[in-house]
Amino acid sequence: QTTKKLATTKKPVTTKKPVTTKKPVTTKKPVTTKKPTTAKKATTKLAITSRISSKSSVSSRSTPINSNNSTRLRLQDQLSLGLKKIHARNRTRIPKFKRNKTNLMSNMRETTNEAYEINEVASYVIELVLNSTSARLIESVTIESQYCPFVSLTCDSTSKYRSYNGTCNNLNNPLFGGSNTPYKRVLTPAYDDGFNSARSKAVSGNALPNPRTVSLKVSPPPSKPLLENSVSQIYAIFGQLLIHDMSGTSASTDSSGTELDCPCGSTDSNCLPITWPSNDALLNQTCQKFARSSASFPDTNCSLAYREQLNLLSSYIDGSSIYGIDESRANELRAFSDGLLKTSSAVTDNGQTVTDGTYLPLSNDTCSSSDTDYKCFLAGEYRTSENLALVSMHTLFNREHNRIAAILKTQNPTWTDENLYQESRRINIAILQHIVYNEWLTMVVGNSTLAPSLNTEYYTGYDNTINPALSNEFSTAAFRFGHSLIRDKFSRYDSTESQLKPVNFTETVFKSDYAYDVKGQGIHSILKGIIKDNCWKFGTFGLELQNYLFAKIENNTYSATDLLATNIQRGRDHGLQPYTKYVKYCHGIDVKSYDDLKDLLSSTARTILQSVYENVDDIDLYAGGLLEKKISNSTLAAKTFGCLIMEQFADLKNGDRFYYENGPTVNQGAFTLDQLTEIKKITMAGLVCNNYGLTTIPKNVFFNPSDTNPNVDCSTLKSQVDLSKWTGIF
Ligand code: HEM
Ligand SMILES: [Ca+2]
Repeated sequence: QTTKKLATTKKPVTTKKPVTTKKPVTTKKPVTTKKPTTAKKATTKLAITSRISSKSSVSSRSTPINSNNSTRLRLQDQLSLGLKKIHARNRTRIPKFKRNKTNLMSNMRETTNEAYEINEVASYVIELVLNSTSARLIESVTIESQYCPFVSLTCDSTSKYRSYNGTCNNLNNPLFGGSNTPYKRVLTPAYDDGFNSARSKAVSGNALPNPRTVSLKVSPPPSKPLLENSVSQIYAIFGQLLIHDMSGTSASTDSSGTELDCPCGSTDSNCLPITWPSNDALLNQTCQKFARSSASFPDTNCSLAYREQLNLLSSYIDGSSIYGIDESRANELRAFSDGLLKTSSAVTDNGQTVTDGTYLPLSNDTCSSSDTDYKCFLAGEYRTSENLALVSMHTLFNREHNRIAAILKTQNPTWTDENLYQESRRINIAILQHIVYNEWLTMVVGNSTLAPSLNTEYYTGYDNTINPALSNEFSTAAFRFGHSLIRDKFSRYDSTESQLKPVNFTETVFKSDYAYDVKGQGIHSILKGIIKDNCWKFGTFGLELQNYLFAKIENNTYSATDLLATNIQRGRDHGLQPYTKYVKYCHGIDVKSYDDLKDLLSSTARTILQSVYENVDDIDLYAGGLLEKKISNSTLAAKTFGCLIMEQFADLKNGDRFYYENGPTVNQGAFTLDQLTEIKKITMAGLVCNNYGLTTIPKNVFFNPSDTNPNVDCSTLKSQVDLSKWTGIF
């Protein structure tokens, strides 16, 4: 029954809500991301209704209404004065961390100047609300909109190309899906105080179980590798590239823009370090540092229903991971000649050439564990060098861009660098979207409702009322399903297909050394490995991500990250509702007891959860979702994650004016039907063959070869997209 109820077309409650204060759209004006210099007139009411109606600690603050007008005015003055000060400081502050964007941080969380400012303003208002003696009075004051730190934009509705940061995609709501905007919610948050503080309490009022304890119960260390039957590791790594195109949550930082350190015992309200169980045999540390994500308003009008988190990236699948999330990074990656992207030449420290193909350009950061000086790779996104398999995916799209640009150049000798770059970018993004919707996504839940039509026709589903922002639940829980698919070791193969020594996953984390191992041509050997290797089994974590991630020795003390525990703690930090609420939302099941979950969770899974959570309504979304039965043997996620994921991808398709299948009535830069027909011929296997020197490849590269998925000759896939359809258009 539950299968039928998996409503992939159901929209999250927040999806269709248009923003209340529309920003004017003036056509034909150039896109500007500058803040308006004049103060906006409108003011925004503090909307704290959900906090007031929340059952929790609000009552302690909601003292009888003091309708004394002068008290209200004092509060309004206090608010305005505080915001004015922050505003003035930010206008004059030389941003400390307009850090040289080539300086990649060797960790996974970042912030930007914009996000920093939003956090400052939101945190100030949150403090004021928390310290207020009367919730009702707070309700009656307003944030003057010149102090609301979200940009206001005018858009060029005729622009043929996407902006880099995703703004102006939606012409009615130019900030929809743009970088530095808040996540949306499927369900209102379950913060302890209904407003700001992390979810930390069980139904009984006791503390929720320790995230590390939950982690080890949900996924006990396996004695041997647990692998998927037929899905290859490249499937998961492509998923990592994809999420790095859509989601990057801003972290709480110090004033230099560095993520808060948050050691054990930290009393900073933005720290939630995880105290480590004392008898942990695998990872012997006292705690895992943990900084809360930075604070935002839940919408770009600065209404303050609750603390929301902020997405630093454009949520659209728009190649932001390839091209950069803003114009300055985009320009840094361009060669400014013949439409090409910069590359590096894959030469070792001692001058040996690793491979004929090009590598990504290099950043200034060192990505090496030894005495070599290998640098991190540079692409559109700050986590590019997170692991070398991910680097191989970035390299794929960097090479594809340059391959397309070179062909377009020979066909169109008069095109400028800009023409060549933008057209190649547009085609490359379309290829990315086609692979996502045609091949990759259908495998998550085994359902092709969002797959593109392969006929010669345009898509007609664009709906400008959809907010394509990512849901917090998607980013913080459901799409992290991919973490469980990562292996402990990457196999590697040389050009004669002989196996080289496999590498432990964490040996490739922010380390480039193996990219310069001449044997097997560096990154090529890893790419071949992730095609041949199977994914780790959905629902279980490998030792590496659960115990050794980002391991380091600091002050003579070893510490590392358990990514499963992190995901649990992040869900609490963001105030995600417990698992059962999403079971109700997705499948309509009213969960009163563990038995009510039997369609979704095996009896073993229920026993595990029961052994760690006091009450069925305590279960964290990530823990419950990860333990669910898979939908089928050949799919990769289970029903509740699947429901949240499919809803998100529906919004990203239907709410993207530049979605590659859209026709000229939706955006003036649409592909012609001839061009679209060509793009729809691409497969991930063809893309890999075009850009890496392979001889054969499984027809569907995301699955292992089999009778129904034979190995095919790469030469037969190489000209899938006939670029001669792109001639003479300028
Ligand atoms: C290949 C190894 C991977 C590593 C080492 C890794 C590591 C991480 C880390 C450290 C975070 C931040 C966690 C936090 O502090 O909240 C994160 C976030 C995330 N990861 Fe991964 N990840 C990997 C692969 C994947 C894959 C394959 C997927 C999905 C298919 C995925 C999906 C996500 C999502 C959705 C987030 C949240 C993004 C954000 O909020 O910025 N990751 N990952
Ligand atoms: Ca994006």
